[in-house]
This record gives sequence, C-alpha cells and structure tokens, in this order.
Amino acid sequence: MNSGGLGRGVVSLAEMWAARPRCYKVSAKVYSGRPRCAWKIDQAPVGIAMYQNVICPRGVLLVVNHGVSISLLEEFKREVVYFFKLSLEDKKKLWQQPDNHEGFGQLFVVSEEQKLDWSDMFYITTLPTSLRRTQLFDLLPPKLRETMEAYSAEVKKLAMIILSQMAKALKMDNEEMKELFSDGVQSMRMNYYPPCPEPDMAIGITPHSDAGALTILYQLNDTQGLQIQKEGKWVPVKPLQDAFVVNIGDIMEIVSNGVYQSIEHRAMVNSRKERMSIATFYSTNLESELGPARSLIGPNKPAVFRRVLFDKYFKDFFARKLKVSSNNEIKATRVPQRDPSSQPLELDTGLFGTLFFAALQTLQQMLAMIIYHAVQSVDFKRDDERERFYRPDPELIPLKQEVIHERRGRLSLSEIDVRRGGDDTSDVDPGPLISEVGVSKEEVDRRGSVVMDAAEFSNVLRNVIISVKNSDVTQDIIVDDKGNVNTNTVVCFALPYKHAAEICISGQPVSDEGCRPPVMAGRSPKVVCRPPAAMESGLPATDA
Ligand SMILES: O=C(O)CCC(=O)C(=O)O
Ligand SMILES: [Fe+2]
Repeated sequence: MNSGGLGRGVVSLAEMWAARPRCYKVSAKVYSGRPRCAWKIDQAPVGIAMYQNVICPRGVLLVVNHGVSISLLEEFKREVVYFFKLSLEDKKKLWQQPDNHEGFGQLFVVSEEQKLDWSDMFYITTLPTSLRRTQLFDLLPPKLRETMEAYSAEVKKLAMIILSQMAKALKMDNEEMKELFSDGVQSMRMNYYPPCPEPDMAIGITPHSDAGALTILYQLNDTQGLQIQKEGKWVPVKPLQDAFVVNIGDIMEIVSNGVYQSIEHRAMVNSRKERMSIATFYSTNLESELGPARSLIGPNKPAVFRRVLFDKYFKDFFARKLKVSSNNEIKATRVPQRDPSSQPLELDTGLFGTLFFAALQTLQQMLAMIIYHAVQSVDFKRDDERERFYRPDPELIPLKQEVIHERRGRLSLSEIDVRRGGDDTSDVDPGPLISEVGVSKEEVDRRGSVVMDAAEFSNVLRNVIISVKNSDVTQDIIVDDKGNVNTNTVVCFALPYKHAAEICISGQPVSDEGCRPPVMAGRSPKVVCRPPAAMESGLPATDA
C-alpha cells in the first residue's frame, strides 16, 4: 500500500461502529462494573474476528531520558497518526484475518453481547524478525515500517536496561535475565481512542493486565486516559511528553517468582479529545521455558509458579478465553497464566506418590507462605479466590523509606535533604508543608511519607528518576536535564516494598563534572511525595 497516495479519511473503526450507535446498558449480571456502550457483533464491521484481549501490570514506572531520540519519537508519532487516518478502505487491507489477531481491529472480541472497547487498534509482532508476518509488514506504509523498525530496536534496548536493573533489584543472576530476554518476543499495539459522545458509558480499553514481561507505553498526545488499579481505586497516570510509561506484565510476575506484580489497567475515553498510544510488549524468548528465574529459587525460596513453555503459555491464554466465549460469559478480566495451585511438581507416581507429593507441595506452599509473609508480608491466596496469586498486604509492610539512585551511586539520604511532608492531596506546591530539613534516615524510617525539596535534588543530579519508597508504594520523581523536577511525574510504582525503590532508570548519565549548581534557584520546589492514602484521594471513584 502506498500511503502517500491515499486520502486521509477520517473514518476510524470506532467511528464506523458509532455510525450505527446502539448504545445500551448491559446487564450487570454479565458485566461487572459501570455499564458501557456496547454493540452487537452483527453491527460491528465485517471481519471482526473472535479474538481475545491482551494482557497488563500492577505498577508503572515513568521513564524519561530513555535514550530513544526525540526525533525518532516525533517521526513515529507522525506516521502512526497518519496511519490511523487512512481511509477505511485502506485500513481494511490491513484488517485482522480470522486466524490471526495481527492487523487493524479489536482484540478479545468473543461474544455478540460483548461491549466493545471505544478504540481502534493495530496489533503487530515486531521481534524477533522471524516471527513477523511479512504479508502484513509489506502492506504497511513504507515510512511507518521504517520508523517502526527503528523504534522497535530502541525500545528493545530500553527493555533490556530495565530488565537488567530489575535483575539487580531482585538479586537475580543478570546472565539468566539476559538469556531469557536477549531474543525476546516483541509486539506492538497502537491504540486510537476517538472522542466518545458518552464517555461515561464507554471504555477505551477494558481493564486488563499485560501478558508480556514489560510494556513500554508511549502516549502520543496529552489526553489523559490511562488508569491503573490500586487498592480498589483507579489511579490516573498523567501523560508526560516524550516519557514512557513502563508496566510490569504477567510474565515478569512469573519470572520474579511473584516479587514483581502485574497491574490491572484500563484506558478511559474523552468526550472532546482523541487519544493515541503505542504499547510495546516485551516478553521472553520464544523457546524459553516460563517459570520463576532459577537464580531466584532455592530450598528456602520455592517456586510459586509452574514452568510452562512460552508457546503453551500463550496458547492456554487464548484457549481459556475461547472457553469463556463458548459460555457466552464475557468477563472483562485479564487472564494471567498463574499457577493456581502453585504446584511445581507433576509426576505420575501412583497413589502413594500422589499423596507424598501432595503433602510435599502443601509443605512447600506453607513454607512459601511463611517465608513470604516474613519477608514481604504477603497475602497468600489462590487464583480462583482473587485475581492475584500473591499480593503484598500494605497493612503488614513495615513503614520505611529509602532513596536509592541506582546507577550513579551518588544519591543517598546523607546527600540530599529529605523533608517531612504533610498530607498533600494535590499536585500543588506543598509550600509551608515542608517544615523540616535534613531529617535523619532513622527519622524517615520512623515517620512515613516525605516531601523532597526539588532544589536539593537538582544540586545532586540530572536526568534521573528517583524512586521514593513509601510503604508498598514507590513514587517516582523525575529530574530533567536542567535539574527541573516535574510534579506531574509523581507516579506510584506499587511493587513489593523491599524491591521497589531499587529501580531507577536514567537514560543518560549525570554529567561527568559531577554536581552542577542548582538551576532551580528562586523557583519554588515542587516535588511532592504523597502518602498513598493522600495520593488516592480526589481521584475518581472506582467503577468496580
Ligand atoms: O492506551 C493506554 O494507555 C493503554 C494501552 C494498553 O493498556 C494496551 O495497549 O495494552
Ligand atoms: Fe495494556
């Protein structure tokens, strides 16, 4: 297809559905949550296949200075915007085929009764190159293909950096991490959310968690829409220009043996503004066996997920969804492939053996539970009882804070002032709430939430994200290359407390000259690390 000669039609898939709007409330019995717009499948465009939805994480990380050049981002953005403006006729050439979910369309469409997401999406597998569907690639506008190639390579690099930081934080063998991910499977989902006349009745992307290990999300414009689920509430993640939102997916939860947890997220729609995003999913190598990293398990650290072949993981994922479809019962849920019973062994050993292993497994489970409770204070429940197999219980997690600048090793509590903050509930300058300076680490440990002085940060470093632990929540503070600290970038990174703050990513190292003079002089500091409770307040109530 030659994009240059095509008219930039305004018809999008969602618009097309909206052309025959049959917005109706769906029975709460079938769909939990707020009623949303829905269409009968026969009213949807021809070619919509029976596809599952994808996947997604329990904490997000905002990454700036990620090493992907701004010009590449701009170019890719331009091409993707153009791509979604292709005429319907041209889009149809790139439509999902009945046996494949790549192309334009929707994922996880399994029922006539199903509410469809108020979005168009284009899904494509990008890496390894052997997995690419050449029929689809060849049809892409050449410029888009070119930039997508470059972007895909850059995002892979970034994913590998993050993974290696995670290995460090987990005390996992970095070589093992590299082996698992060096030739990882990468796919992209480009999302276009047109304005929705009844945003309260629609949803851009149904709540889900991503099935991959990491998702690197690029938000193309400043329309807000992404929300993450946190302790029963939906927390918006504000778009930050040229930054990536990194989500942890189900595979990472498995590899980390439950330490990192994927998060449920969704995308909302706006009545006036359109929104666009590109989610790049990065998973383990195709031939890898999925399971907890071997360097993370041992006699005292039993595996809490069963090993499964990568291929089977995704096949099961789809199979489970299809079964749901045949029951005509659509639950808009993620389907993490977690081992519901945490049974690492499956041997045909007769009755005695079965009993023996059952006892062993019970013992293992108990041990795992005790260890996990002791170390992480985790609520241990089965998959069928709740969505998450392992989830830290914030109540039980000791209140403690620490600031770690992972890569430079220069930032420590003794180098910066950590100031006690009040109970801010907004992004405004905490002003007088900053009342104390230079509290000791012990003090911080004892107290709880802190407010940090941006000017102090800028004394110390540039181009970094600093993660501040606060109970089970880590808030990331981004300092740009001028030493400015962006308040909007305070994002919670809800990981098990012990490991959370150990992930700090900086695309570019701080200047070799070392500490530069503050450029914030005269400006009011605007870094706010709010306590989790305050952070949640003022946010829209959950719809679940
Ligand atoms: O558009 C967004 O912010 C979320 C997209 C997403 O979750 C996905 O594509 O999996
Ligand atoms: Fe997602």
